[in-house]
Amino acid sequence: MKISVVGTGYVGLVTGTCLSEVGVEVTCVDINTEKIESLKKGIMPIYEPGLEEMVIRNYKRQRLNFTTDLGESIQGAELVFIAVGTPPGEDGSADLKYVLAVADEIGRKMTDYLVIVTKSTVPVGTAKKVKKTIEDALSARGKSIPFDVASNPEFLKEGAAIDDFMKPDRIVVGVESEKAQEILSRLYKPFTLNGHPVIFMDIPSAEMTKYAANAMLATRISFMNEIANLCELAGADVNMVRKGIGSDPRIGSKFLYSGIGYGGSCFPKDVKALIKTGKELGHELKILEAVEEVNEAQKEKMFEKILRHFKGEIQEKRFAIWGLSFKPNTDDMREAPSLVIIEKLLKHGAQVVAYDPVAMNEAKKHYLGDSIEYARDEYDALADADALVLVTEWAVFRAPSFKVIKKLLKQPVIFDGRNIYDRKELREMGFAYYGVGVV
Ligand SMILES: NC(=O)c1ccc[n+]([C@@H]2O[C@H](COP(=O)([O-])OP(=O)(O)OC[C@H]3O[C@@H](n4cnc5c(N)ncnc54)[C@H](O)[C@@H]3O)[C@@H](O)[C@H]2O)c1
Ligand SMILES: O=c1ccn([C@@H]2O[C@H](COP(=O)(O)OP(=O)(O)O[C@H]3O[C@H](CO)[C@@H](O)[C@H](O)[C@H]3O)[C@@H](O)[C@H]2O)c(=O)[nH]1
Repeated sequence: MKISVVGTGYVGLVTGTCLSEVGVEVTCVDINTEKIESLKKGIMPIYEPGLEEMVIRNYKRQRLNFTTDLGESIQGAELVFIAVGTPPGEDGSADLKYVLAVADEIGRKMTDYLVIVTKSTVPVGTAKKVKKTIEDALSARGKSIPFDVASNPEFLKEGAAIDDFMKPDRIVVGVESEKAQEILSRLYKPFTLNGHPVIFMDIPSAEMTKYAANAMLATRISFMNEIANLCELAGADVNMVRKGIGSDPRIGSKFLYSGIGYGGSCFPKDVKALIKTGKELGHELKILEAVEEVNEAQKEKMFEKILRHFKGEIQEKRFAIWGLSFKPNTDDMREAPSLVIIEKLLKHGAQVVAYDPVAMNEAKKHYLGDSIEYARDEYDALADADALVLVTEWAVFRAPSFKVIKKLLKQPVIFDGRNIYDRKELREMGFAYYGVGVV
């Protein structure tokens, strides 16, 4: 089977690579020439564990190709995925300009039947717009080539993308023709052999499923952050509460970790986009408005603890930040909570020195990137710092030598944004310790 994947970012590159791994002939397309040329040389545009080996292996086998020429990529293909970005517009709605530009190009270049599948996260009704855009482009050419549209939202998590794609819990596909369903069944058969289903449904339901999934997960996180804040006031320990409620199978133990607010390229933008869809349809999504509000406030909570500890006097104090990416195992800095903490520290005249195992290059591209120092390793960041602020729970930060930390810091103070340290042990060692949802 031959397919084309348009957009070679996190989703497009992982999708194309994993499909080529099971034997599909894949061409990945991007308008970014530099990205495509680098990929041909085996240089990855993103950090994603396991991706590089898989790309190189399948490129060598010629089952995975890279091009900037969309027209060439769809020659002889049965299916094309649209996997370009859908960033938030000014009003919070998903900006569809990249998706529709690709649809238009497909309409201008297709020569045979194709299933056009949106893999990007797009609001309900987008497949209809994609269909209309392709029809318009075909009619401008005076052509009538049959095609189907479908929706196949992606649920991979950054940092675990290969595993999530290769071993999906489920694959959601919205279709409106038997032919499209047959082609997508055939494409995904290798991923269903261990019992994980492809759930076929109508297209609007598939489009909505993606937003509902992310909104539900974001809601759990904001809910737990609220409970954590209450625990601090009530003298309870949110870690215990999490275990206590997570063992109820109706609740489940995943995505119940309180911290410094959710970030990344998906939850913040998708919650906003769903709120906007609600507004457009005359329905106020009150829960999601609260989810967002709680998240924004949560990103500032650790900074407030820092200010309180130093009695508001942080000017010229030096803070060591461990972790910059929005979560471990990725270099993605989009909506990273680290940026909020760093910005606040800098605004109050503090100095910041950061260490991240992977994301420092990405951080340097950010507008705050020049305003901070970067350390060689996690201990180097601590020299002469007044406190350690743990922001991203990378494995390398999980069991450090607290003796060394104590020696290096000017004052033994730890702000643990992810509750990964044992506060009792640290306090016994003489540290001032601040976590989330614990006193
Ligand atoms: N990042 C994730 O973890 C994730 C997971 C699930 C779903 N999604 C959704 O998938 C979509 C893509 O996200 P991403 O993080 O992969 O984005 P990304 O920004 O990493 O990649 C998008 C790519 O599309 C390319 N592109 C833009 N216009 C193009 C065009 N006309 N032709 C060819 N290429 C073009 C860009 O150059 C870029 O390389 C979004 O809708 C996102 O919400 C993302
Ligand atoms: O218990 C938890 C779990 C996560 N987070 C935070 O939530 C954010 C998102 O984490 P995660 O979901 O692991 O990463 P993403 O790569 O953004 O993946 C989400 O967004 C993707 C894009 O839509 C979806 O495909 C995935 O299913 C969905 O999990 C990060 O800031 C995490 O630190 C918490 O604070 N507490």
